[in-house]
Amino acid sequence: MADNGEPAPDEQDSPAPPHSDGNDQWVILNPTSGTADHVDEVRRHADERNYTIQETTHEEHAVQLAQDAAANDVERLAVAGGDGTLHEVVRGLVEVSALGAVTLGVIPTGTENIFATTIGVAGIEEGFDLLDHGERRRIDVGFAGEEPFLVSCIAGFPAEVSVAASSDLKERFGSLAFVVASLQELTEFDELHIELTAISDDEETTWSGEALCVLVGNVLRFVNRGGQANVEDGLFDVVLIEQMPASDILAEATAQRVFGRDTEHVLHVQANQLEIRGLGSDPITFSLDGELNTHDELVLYTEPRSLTVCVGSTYEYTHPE
Ligand SMILES: Nc1ncnc2c1ncn2[C@@H]1O[C@H](COP(=O)(O)OP(=O)(O)OP(=O)(O)O)[C@@H](O)[C@H]1O
Repeated sequence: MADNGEPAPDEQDSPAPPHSDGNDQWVILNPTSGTADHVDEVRRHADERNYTIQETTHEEHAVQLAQDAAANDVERLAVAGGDGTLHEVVRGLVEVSALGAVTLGVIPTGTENIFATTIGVAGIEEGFDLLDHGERRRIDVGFAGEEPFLVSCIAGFPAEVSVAASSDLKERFGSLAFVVASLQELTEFDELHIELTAISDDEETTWSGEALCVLVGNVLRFVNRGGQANVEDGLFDVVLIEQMPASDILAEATAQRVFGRDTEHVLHVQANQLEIRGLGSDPITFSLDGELNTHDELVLYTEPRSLTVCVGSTYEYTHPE
């Protein structure tokens, strides 16, 4: 909550409209996300609260449904799915310049639900309750070129490696757990040959060389114990992990985890703009909230506090200046 205990200027008290006819509140429902056993429960809550239900029938359908919601002046937009569905909805809204037109509510029914978990939304009913009575916050949205992302942009690991390493690994190695996990999973791995420029208001950091990966967190912080980043400061949390022997990775992961200190091969900066340029012959694979793209170079920036979302009680922010 606010560090000075005062309500933020954009904090809205918005109880449910008493008799919504359902036209102004929709739920976009991905019936296939997660274990795919959530449809009845989501429909029940949506019917009780008079939401119009829009069920996806194929991949990328949520992009179109989000645009339909904007065209129909929907004010409350619930998204029942995981991070992929959410990513599609935000992409759809951006494509029709409607990011600022809706209040987004997350109904976590995906596999990992990293975004929902990070902003403190734990279950289906809670997601709907927060839309009715919860706190609204305007959060930063990340952009990689033209494409928005909420959680993270990761360069350097192939598709099969998930950001969400097993909880056991996370417990042991903290933020770098997924690097450790990745290296255990991969038989073949091409490091990144890149130049990176990170720009913040008062500083510019340039790095070039061989890296294992670059992790750019919007809601997520990768260093130390990880967890939620400040999503209202207009800054990315950027971690570049240099190429190093596997044994050093374990040592550095442990040092970061146990002592919470910076280590030799891990560059950690905050930036509101980032340029990543490949110096090798192959394009770089980027994962935006789990969606894969390739680019030779990419500029990342934030649009500060451009999306209103319903957050849970564990969501933390520092009061904007
Ligand atoms: N009706 C559908 N049939 C098949 N695929 C769909 C359908 N609706 C959406 N999808 C696709 O389902 C994919 C996975 O969705 P999503 O990421 O939300 O769930 P998840 O992978 O279980 O969760 P998480 O990303 O949180 O781990 C998305 O890429 C989306 O395009």
